[in-house]
Amino acid sequence: MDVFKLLTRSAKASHTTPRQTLPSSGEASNPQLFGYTAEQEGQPNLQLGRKRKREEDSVKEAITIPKELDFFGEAFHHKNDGAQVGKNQGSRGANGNSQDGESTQDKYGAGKRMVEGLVERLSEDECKRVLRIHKLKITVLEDFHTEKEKDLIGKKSKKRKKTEEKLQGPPAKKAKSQLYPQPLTAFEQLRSRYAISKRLAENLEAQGYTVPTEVQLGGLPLLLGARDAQVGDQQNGEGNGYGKQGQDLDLLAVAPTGSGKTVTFLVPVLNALIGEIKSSTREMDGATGIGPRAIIIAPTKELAAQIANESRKLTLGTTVKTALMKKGMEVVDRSGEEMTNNHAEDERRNDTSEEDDHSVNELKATGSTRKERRKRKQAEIVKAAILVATPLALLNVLKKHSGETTPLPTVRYLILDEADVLLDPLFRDQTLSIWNACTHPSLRVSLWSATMGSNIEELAISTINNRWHSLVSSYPVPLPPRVPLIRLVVGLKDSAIPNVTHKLVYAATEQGKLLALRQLLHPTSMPSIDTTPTLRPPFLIFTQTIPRAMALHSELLYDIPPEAGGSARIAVLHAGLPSMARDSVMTRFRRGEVWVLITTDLLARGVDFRGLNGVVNYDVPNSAAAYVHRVGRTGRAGREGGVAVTLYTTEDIPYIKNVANVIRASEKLQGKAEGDAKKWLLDALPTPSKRDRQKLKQRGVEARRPGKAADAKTKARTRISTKSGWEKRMENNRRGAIAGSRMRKKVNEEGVKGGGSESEFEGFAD
Ligand SMILES: Nc1ncnc2c1ncn2[C@@H]1O[C@H](COP(=O)(O)OP(=O)(O)OP(=O)(O)O)[C@@H](O)[C@H]1O
Repeated sequence: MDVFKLLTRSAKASHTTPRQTLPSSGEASNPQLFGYTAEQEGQPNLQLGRKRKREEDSVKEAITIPKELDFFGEAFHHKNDGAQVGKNQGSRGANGNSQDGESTQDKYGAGKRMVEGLVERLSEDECKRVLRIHKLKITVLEDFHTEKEKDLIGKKSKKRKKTEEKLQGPPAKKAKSQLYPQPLTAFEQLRSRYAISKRLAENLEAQGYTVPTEVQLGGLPLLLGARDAQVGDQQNGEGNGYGKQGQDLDLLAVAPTGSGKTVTFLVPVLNALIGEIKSSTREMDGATGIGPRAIIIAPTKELAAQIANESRKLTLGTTVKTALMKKGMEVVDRSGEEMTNNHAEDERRNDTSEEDDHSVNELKATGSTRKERRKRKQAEIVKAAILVATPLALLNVLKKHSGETTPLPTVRYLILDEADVLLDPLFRDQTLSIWNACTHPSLRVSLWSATMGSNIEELAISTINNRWHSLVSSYPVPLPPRVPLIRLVVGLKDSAIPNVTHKLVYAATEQGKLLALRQLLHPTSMPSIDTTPTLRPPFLIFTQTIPRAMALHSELLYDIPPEAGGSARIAVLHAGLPSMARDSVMTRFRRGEVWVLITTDLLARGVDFRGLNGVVNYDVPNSAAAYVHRVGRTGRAGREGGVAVTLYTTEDIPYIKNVANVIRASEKLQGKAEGDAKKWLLDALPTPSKRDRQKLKQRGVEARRPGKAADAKTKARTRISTKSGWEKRMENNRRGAIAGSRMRKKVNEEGVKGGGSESEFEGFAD
């Protein structure tokens, strides 16, 4: 025993508190966010237990799935039903470190599953149980089969409907069917159960993926197809002849930030394309020529680049290529068009295509300028099977020639990442134009986000319907049967991840916010006194607008001492910067050269910085969803120790309750009785009206908007600066004096040169 430690009263002794675990400190042990420990299971008094009871009841009431929707095969229905469920449940923390396939499967009840050849299956009860403990809910959102049948039967007349209603009462609300696919409990099963490409499986392993996250646990089995490897061999090639394997459904997936949605949507598409290219089955109904097979749309350039990078990592060593949409690229083969439009030009190109050197000379000889040659070279057709793009970049290319959107007949998979923002008014028209341009009759669509309003679901359903009706009227041959739209939800919809500590700080004024931020940059509190985790670099700071991000950057530029790297450690990133500068900041931040990155909502969605320790909302986010996405930049893949600080002033009080509610919900998920969103605070804060919320979403906090709208007083109040009024006045005076002195000097010089003129003002006569 260290006597000195017992006796000493110095501050040093109090620093022996355990070190804070940080996202930047290393790899996460368990990427899963949900699941319960065996101990928790045995405590019926816990809220968890009550919830389970309710869920069990709802499972009992589960609706029998119509045969055509039972994609997961009959196998688990008739054998081993009612098998006793294993006791050792998957858990976050306690059991989380088990990484090898065998032990991961064991936690779902060893010996209770049936083995059919090489493919192991869980009984239906086990499936339900595993999905439930991981908070996965999979429902049939829309069964277009029945829609079609309804169309065939013909619509009942209004009068007949009314009389039927009178006799039988109003029709009961149709309950949604719930699905329980075989969960994927280890990445190894992708090979044993779904026979995915060996190379793809190796690349996944090389990325360190072993334990699937919740969205992967439910989403991959859904998208990789109903049939396992054995049954699949017999099924492939049969059926409608359009979709040969895998994704036989459209999907709407809502899963927490950082939960691995990218891998979930990439793996099934990559696997299908690898198989297709390998067997060189290039014939596609309605599709001619070359063009992308899959299109992934993301709202920002940064996110699109990240997805393309992830896709390239997973297809390493395969023939599937990924292209990131860039200026000057051509998506569809327009060689035919060009031949008619610019026959002479094409002729010249053909003449000179024999040998490179020769062709250059020929071009020179025929008077083709360097600019023309460069343009031709740039307008290369995307030959890659996968194209990742932002909506505007892609649509610009599609509309470049005629102003009309050129169809994309080769596209069979359309993925909308951050679908709620892509279908928000800002991007809606662009996204829908691209969606409708994908004319392949077996197009499979999937929409992904951590937040999704019911309006997005409705929009997805109506778009699928409208697209179908226009295809039916224009397609020369009968179309294949429609596939259902499935919804997969992980955890509580529209909530922040439970592994982040939230802090809601009232700073009263803009100056107060700057002071609070400086305290975060230079923490002075001792861990033993202040038990809340401190924010450590690297972290992100979000502001409402680009001018505010720039102002904050110049204010904080010299806050990091030179011995720690000085101003190079702090950077700003926003949409106003040129593309090259944006790329460079992203690279420096990822490399750890930049510690503090000030940005706007440009980086709020999708961007993955694995070791990010925290997020500061310098300006409050403009919606609850924006808060969820901003704070979701930390705590990725289940990493613990992330901190999210939100500073608010008097101007924000009318809107802050949205954020406080999200924080409260997240704290409840963490099991905290009362955290930073105290009950008294929630009770005291005003509830913003729907109109206020809409206005905030569109415009942000009005006082912080640039432009003439705000009066001088408001502008002064919301300016980002720590200078006092007196200091500013002194500075102004000094600036005025310098300008005056310069002016006088200039006037004197001109006077000397010109010798003065009569028209010049020479003062008032006495
Ligand atoms: N099974 C896994 N095991 C460990 N890490 C994983 C796993 N799946 C994904 N990851 C990692 O988790 C991080 C977050 O993944 P991803 O960017 O796909 O999240 P997301 O769900 O798309 O988040 P967001 O909603 O913010 O877009 C990535 O660094 C990814 O490599």
